[in-house]
Amino acid sequence: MSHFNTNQGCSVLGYSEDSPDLVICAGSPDIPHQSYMHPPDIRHSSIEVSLENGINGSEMDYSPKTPATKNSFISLQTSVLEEIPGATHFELPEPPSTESVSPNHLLAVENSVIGGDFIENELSSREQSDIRLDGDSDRLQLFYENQKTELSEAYRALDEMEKKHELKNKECQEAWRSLKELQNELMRKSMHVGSLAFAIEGQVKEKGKWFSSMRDLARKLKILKMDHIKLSEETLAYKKCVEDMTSVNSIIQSKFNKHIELHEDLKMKVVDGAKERKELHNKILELKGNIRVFCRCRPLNFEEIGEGTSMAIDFESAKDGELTVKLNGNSKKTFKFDAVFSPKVDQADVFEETSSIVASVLDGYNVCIFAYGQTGTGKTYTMEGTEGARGVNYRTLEELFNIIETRKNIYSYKVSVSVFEVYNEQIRDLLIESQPGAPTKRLDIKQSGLGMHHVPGLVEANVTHVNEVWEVLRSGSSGRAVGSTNANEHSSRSHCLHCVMINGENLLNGESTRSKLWLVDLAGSERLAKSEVQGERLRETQNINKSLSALGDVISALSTKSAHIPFRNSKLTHLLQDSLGGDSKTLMFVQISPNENDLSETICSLNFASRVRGIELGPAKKQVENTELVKYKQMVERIKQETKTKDFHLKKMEETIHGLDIKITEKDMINRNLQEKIKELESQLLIERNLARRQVGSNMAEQQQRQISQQDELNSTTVRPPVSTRANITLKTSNENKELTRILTESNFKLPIVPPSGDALMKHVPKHTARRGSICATSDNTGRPLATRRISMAPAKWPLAFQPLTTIQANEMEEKENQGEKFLAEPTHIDSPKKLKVGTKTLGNILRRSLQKKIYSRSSPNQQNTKRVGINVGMEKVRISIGSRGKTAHRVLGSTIRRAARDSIIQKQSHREKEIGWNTGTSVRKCI
Ligand SMILES: Nc1ncnc2c1ncn2[C@@H]1O[C@H](COP(=O)(O)OP(=O)(O)OP(=O)(O)O)[C@@H](O)[C@H]1O
Repeated sequence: MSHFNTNQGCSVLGYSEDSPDLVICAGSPDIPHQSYMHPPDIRHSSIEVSLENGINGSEMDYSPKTPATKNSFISLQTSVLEEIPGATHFELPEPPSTESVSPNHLLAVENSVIGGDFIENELSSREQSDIRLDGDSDRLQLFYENQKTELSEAYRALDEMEKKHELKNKECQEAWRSLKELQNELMRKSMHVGSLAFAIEGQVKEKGKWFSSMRDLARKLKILKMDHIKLSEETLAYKKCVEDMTSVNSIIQSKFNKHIELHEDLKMKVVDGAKERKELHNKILELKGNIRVFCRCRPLNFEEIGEGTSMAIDFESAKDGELTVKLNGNSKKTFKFDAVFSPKVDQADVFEETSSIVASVLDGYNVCIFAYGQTGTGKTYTMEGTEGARGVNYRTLEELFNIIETRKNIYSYKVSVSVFEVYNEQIRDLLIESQPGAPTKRLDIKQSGLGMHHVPGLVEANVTHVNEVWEVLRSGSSGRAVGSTNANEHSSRSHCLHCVMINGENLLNGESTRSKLWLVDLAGSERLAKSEVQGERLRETQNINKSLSALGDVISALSTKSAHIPFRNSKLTHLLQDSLGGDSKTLMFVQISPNENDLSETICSLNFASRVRGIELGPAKKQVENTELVKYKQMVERIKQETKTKDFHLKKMEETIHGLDIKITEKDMINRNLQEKIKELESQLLIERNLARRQVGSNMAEQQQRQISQQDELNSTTVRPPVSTRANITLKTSNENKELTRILTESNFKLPIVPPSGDALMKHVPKHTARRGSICATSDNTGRPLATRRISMAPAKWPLAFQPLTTIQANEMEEKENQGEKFLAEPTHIDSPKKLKVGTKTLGNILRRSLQKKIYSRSSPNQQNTKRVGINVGMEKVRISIGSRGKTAHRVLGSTIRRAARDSIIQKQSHREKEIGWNTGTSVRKCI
């Protein structure tokens, strides 16, 4: 502590060596009740002012003496004494006055000048010398004059010292004012730095949001790209699939068409072939004769053989269908038939000649096979046969099913069998009669609308297999009326008829047929006289002969081509009307006996057979149903329907293909749009990055400009505008921020909340208030939540700049600043986020501490708000957000920090230069 002292009082001016704060003297602009225009009289007062508790000077310490001040006083006294050259001690004479100076007064003055024990010692020694040199008044007078002169000189020196003191005081006041201004300026700058930090943090946050949104967009973009790729692959696969399907469809369609054509061709061929076969077969049959007669002779039975009965039939010429009957004597009568079967011919050989007519039944012709002959000649044997030698009935049906089986792919047949007999001109259903206890029904012959004759109520057994045929035939035969005659022990007393109804359908052309096969075992003809029957048996014989006579009449009528055919003369002919007419095929077995005793009956039978064979039935007529036309029409309708269905399916397929094409086109459009969006987002991302860089750069440039302008202002001591104006300007700046944000939002960038760039904002802010205008959007504008107030934001290093301006402290500060410069220069080389965190953290700590110390002293609402916002600017947050940033963000922030550090260093250097200048001046003055 430096002191300055006079004998009238004590005035202290200096700096505390113990406290880091500045200790100012009275006259500081912040000290109340003092004015630098009227400095205090340092000769009459001693005031020590300390700024240990602040720089406002409101807590000045007026205590006159502290250990520090005492030491300072001694050092100052010593320095004052040293400043008076050649004086180990000096006495201040009483200031010149008009009154005479008494020795005591002089002594008092001397005491007041010199003071203390030294003066007292001087006075005592002087009194001793006065006693010794009493009387030497001249010397005393001279000494007095000299002392007076010295006193006047001392007064002059004191005046000069006072003047110097005033000058010094003024300089100190100037320095204090400058220091105060610098402090204020530093505080403002700190606040501004806080605002800038807040702005940077806001921008970093915004950037962080943008980066996160960009990351999300990039992620979405990746997902969309993957979806796009998948969709493209699916589309390609789908296209390929559609193409394959189309090609397969076309191939199938062409093959299908080919097959249809082939099928139609084959059908036509089959139909033509079948038709041709039918025609040929029919022609063969026609050539053979539509009514054919086979003659079969039974063998002699054991009784006849035993009696030695001779054969009346010569079978020598039987090979050519001729039959020679030995008449009485040597005369012979030859009969010509279609086939003659000797007694040696078995059932199979007989049927072999018969089977050709079976196919005609399935071709739709009515066929009638009947056996005619004398009783006991083997009619039943030929037609029904036995278990071991089945007759024509079974074999015909067997053959029928065999042919059906071979034609099953072309034709569909339904076979039903009715078995009935005409007994005494009564129709008896043998399938019902065979059932025990079954009621006898009276059946009659009816003619349908189509001219067909049928027996309503007759049981028709549907037969699907040949195995069922035998059962049906046997059950029918079991119910037949059988009696014993002279000729036959088991003579059939009725005409047994098997009516086989066949409904055929051509699967290729839909042609359907309904034909009948009559298998008739006629009752045996015999002469009444020979049979010697009576009663019921006679009546049976009469009915049998009557019906056979009617058959003969019909045959005669047919042979003579009579206009009237007496079919209705008997039940038998009536039933066989459809099969004995000109449009049917008939096969007659004429059964004869070889016994010469039966020669007359044999001749009768052969004559009858010959007449039958002579009948020309004409071409047979195919029994095509009249409903055929309707069926054809139905077939045509069905084909049309099928064609329509196919057309519908084709149309549906075409629509499906068209829909698929549309979907593919839509997917292509979506993919194209996605690609465009991706490009747009990428361009936006680029623009955003550039914009963010530009914003940070412009903010830093603006900060530099503001610092330069502040320097200029310091030099020119610009008068700051009132607080209310600054608040308005802040408000205006905030509004301009909004406007700028709105403009940016409406621009193509589509940035939702983007703080305006420093250039754009500062352009609208007056230069002298630019440093007060916050470029950050306020919390109300951005909707950003306010962070909690930090407890401590005291700067650790920067207040060193405000320490006493001694050379040593300045050096220390320089060292620290150099350290800080080194430390702050590091971020310029920061490449990694970790290093960046360290640099950013240091800068943030500096800013926070500076703000805490300087901002708390002010508490205007706007400033509080700003301070709060500034406090919310946590560089740690910035660091955290930076830490999660990408590499580009690091670089941007690193450059920002480098610029900030550089600016801070420049500012500190300017401060240091100024302070060094003051310290130099002070030290020089101290030396003086
Ligand atoms: N070709 C033949 N071979 C062997 N036996 C036969 C032959 N023809 C007929 N017979 C036998 O002659 C006998 C009489 O035959 P069948 O009953 O068939 O005559 P029929 O003409 O039907 O008589 P009816 O008119 O009285 O019924 C039977 O015992 C039968 O076995």
